[in-house]
Amino acid sequence: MDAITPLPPVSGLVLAGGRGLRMGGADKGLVDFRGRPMVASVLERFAPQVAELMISANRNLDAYARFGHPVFADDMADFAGPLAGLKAGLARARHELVATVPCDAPLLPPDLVARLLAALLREDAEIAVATAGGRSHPVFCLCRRALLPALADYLAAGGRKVDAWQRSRRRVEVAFDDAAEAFANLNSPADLPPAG
Ligand SMILES: Nc1nc2c(ncn2[C@@H]2O[C@H](COP(=O)(O)OP(=O)(O)OP(=O)(O)O)[C@@H](O)[C@H]2O)c(=O)[nH]1
Ligand SMILES: [Mg+2]
Repeated sequence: MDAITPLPPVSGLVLAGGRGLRMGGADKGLVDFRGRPMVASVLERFAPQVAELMISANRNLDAYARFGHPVFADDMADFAGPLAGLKAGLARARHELVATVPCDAPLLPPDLVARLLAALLREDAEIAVATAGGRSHPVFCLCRRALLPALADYLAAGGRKVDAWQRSRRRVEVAFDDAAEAFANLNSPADLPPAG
């Protein structure tokens, strides 16, 4: 029988700091999805998977704070992208491992963190990233808090691309081909289910 090793706790970061341009400039996490702000569905699915929750937002911080978790803005100007949110999250996380999800994927896999964590530990990787159907989903990732200085350097040098930064690190892919629809994200009004 295998020895049982306790799993390390994971901090959860919901990335909700984007411009939402394809959604007409709306704050996507607060857009209605099945009668509630979209981020409510994301938090509900993500909360049981992590030991703490944080929300990265750049607008309407008070509205996000009503969900009862710490909310903070990027410490970089002008919507530098998801990596700016990750940088702020790594700086605040209580635990050594940080999982991220976007605020606009309300069907995210209920076993996302467990599977990313198993792969990261098995491969001794720095980052675990979800893939489905041959596509990577870089904002669904688990990464080590110790990457903060390297990420800060990448951003300071003008780097913005999540996938490119992750590929520059020791990275493992985790296939969710059985759950590809769970990564559906709602970018524009046409992606939203009809109201009612
Ligand atoms: N903290 C933070 N999060 C961001 C930033 N840009 C995007 N995000 C988040 O990263 C995730 C993926 O980004 P997108 O799906 O492109 O969302 P978006 O940038 O708001 O939408 P578009 O403007 O239409 O591209 C979403 O959850 C965004 O909220 C940013 O500058 N800072
Ligand atoms: Mg964007």
